[in-house]
Amino acid sequence: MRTQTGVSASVCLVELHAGLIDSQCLLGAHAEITSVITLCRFDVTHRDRETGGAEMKSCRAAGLILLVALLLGFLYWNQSRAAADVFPVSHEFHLEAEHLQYKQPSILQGRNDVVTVTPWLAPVVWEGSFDPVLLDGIYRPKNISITATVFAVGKYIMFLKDFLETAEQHFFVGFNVHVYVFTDQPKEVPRVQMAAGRKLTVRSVLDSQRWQEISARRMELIQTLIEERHRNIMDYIFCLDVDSRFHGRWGTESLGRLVAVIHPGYYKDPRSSFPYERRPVSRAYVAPGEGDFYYCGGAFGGLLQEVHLLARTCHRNFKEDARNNIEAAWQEESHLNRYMWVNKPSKVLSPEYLWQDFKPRNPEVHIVRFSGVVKNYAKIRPNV
Ligand SMILES: CC(=O)N[C@H]1[C@@H](OP(=O)(O)OP(=O)(O)OC[C@H]2O[C@@H](n3ccc(=O)[nH]c3=O)[C@H](O)[C@@H]2O)O[C@H](CO)[C@H](O)[C@@H]1O
Ligand SMILES: [Mn+2]
Repeated sequence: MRTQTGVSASVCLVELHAGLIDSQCLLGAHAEITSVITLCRFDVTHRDRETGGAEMKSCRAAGLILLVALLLGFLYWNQSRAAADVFPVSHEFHLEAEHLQYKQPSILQGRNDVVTVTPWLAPVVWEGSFDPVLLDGIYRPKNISITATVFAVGKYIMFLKDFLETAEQHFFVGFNVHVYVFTDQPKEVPRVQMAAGRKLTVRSVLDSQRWQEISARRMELIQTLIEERHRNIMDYIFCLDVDSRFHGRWGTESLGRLVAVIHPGYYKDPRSSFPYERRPVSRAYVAPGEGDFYYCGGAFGGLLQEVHLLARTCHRNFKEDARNNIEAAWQEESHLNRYMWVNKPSKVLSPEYLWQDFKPRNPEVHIVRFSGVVKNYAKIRPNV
């Protein structure tokens, strides 16, 4: 009986540490430990009668008290550690300066030509829907770091210079940024002057005969990258297409647990015409009448552990499809769309965050922050 009690108390603690249960369970664990103490006490008195030794009695009692004290000490230590994980100190809300000046917020005035919140109450970020001064003031004291991944394999290396140079001008300016470049030509990576707090790491990857594979393999490499890094709860990552340039601010307003970008080509269309994977046999399948938005494969992000889960899931599903001889219509973009349908993003970025240079700007798009360059697919891809 003692063993059962001990086990369920520690299972409870393990779950709490993993953030799976609430404080009720911890109270339960306390109650169970208390019953362990009671049982110990019972054992001491029971054995006393058998031996009759007063010395033995006090010795055993002291031993048991020590054991219980150790147990309680461990419980307390584990509890505070678990609590620290659930509510990390760095999550406390405080402004950079106590007297930060910014425009008074209003719930009556704002953008009225676009929707700025999803039906599951995630913000949709449009220019004019946020205050950059306020947001930077909130995030700067947290000392966050932002990782960006970009793949430049084969001829796509030609896009890297512009990507990196414009990122210096617009992507999380003034924050800690770590860009990971994955390429098959490390020597061709251009030297770009980076500001203090920003760095670049080059990783070698193999080229491939198929662009679909290069594109889809990104999920696996992103998964591995996150596994190798220290998983700090306050670290964010964005995974971006290289054939693009920054044109305007992309900063703290884009931060969230799980972040998706609405594709510029489909945001006015009915969901029935979204290019989701429509074959039920694929793990990327989205049924008719389902799906919220059509999201880009060229930009997504969020907290490290959330993006890790996303990349791992998309990679697994992609491999499972391959075993069944099927490749989703838009490779990892299809898997990403399936994932975001099931796991709603906590923040959605408007098409300002991934426009396409060949598209004229629509009136609701007040600023283009990041945009895909015009490219000749036949010339740059290894296959058609
Ligand atoms: C803007 C946007 O949402 N783009 C997505 C879209 O087409 P895209 O036409 O934008 O795909 P793409 O040709 O840019 O390929 C995606 C990315 O893979 C890398 N790459 C690709 C080929 C190659 O030979 N070398 C190389 O490095 C590179 O980082 C590139 O940016 O659909 C693709 C489906 O697979 C991806 O989901 C893209 O992210
Ligand atoms: Mn692209």
